[in-house]
Amino acid sequence: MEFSKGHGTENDFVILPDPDARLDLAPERVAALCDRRRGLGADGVLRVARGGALVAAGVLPGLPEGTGADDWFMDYRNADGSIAEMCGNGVRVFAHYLTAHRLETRPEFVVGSRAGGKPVQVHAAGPVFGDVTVDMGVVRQLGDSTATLDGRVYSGIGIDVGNPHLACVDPNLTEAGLATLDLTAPGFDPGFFPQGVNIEFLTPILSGSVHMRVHERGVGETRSCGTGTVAAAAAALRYDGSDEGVVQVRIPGGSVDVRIEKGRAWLRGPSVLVASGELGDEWWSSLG
Ligand SMILES: N[C@@H](CCC[C@H](N)C(=O)O)C(=O)O
Repeated sequence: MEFSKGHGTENDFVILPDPDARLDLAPERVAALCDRRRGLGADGVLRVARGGALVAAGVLPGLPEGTGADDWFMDYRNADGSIAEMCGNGVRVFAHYLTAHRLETRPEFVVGSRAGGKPVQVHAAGPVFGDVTVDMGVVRQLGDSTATLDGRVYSGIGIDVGNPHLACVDPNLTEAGLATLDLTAPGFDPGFFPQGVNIEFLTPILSGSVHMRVHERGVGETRSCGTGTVAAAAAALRYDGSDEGVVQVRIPGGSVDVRIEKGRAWLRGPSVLVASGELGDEWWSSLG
């Protein structure tokens, strides 16, 4: 069984080409694959399938808005095997993979996700290094909530970017202070976020940039989260009293650029295809 491994600002994924949606991605299989000791290790899995095939296989109840049966669909799974609606870094790596593997030849196309079709613009897609912009769509502010870390309460804004986020801008936080936080298990209000939430901690905007760390639902702390950088940019702009602008978001795994205009966001950043190979069939079967 073929796989590739890639990352977007060190948010890493196992990519499984499966155009006809034949693979059984049971949660325990995904969790084993993403385990950094028993498996290949990754923050998530990107199954590369046609939208229509996923519907026919019963993986999707129907085609999400803005996606076609023949579109390539990013069937995203978190490292714990759970399904998430959207993954911003995943879409960048997915589009790079499609282009580098000649499954797509157009510089602009739509990637299907459970949160709808995401138009992408591929600026570069070498065999290893890529650069992709994703039209992330509408950024919806859900209202104020809080996160807790080590007994300290952080004010944040709930933001829906297809998946749920709680972005906490702390005016007292510096890049150095951010690095000392323990993001193992931040607390949040389950009444506000009944489906769980991805939580971002960040500095206010300084010279067009913010520094951010993230705890992802279904994964734990990761070195980057694309939807999280969009939520962070929206929260940082709001903190500055503005609802539009361009923000460079610096995460432990690198940096990305987020543009917010008229309530929509665009995410641009690098993608790296690190390796490809074959999974042991016997190993994969032993997980089922
Ligand atoms: N890393 C992703 C987000 C993946 C999904 C998230 N963990 C969730 O459960 O919503 C990104 O780059 O956006």
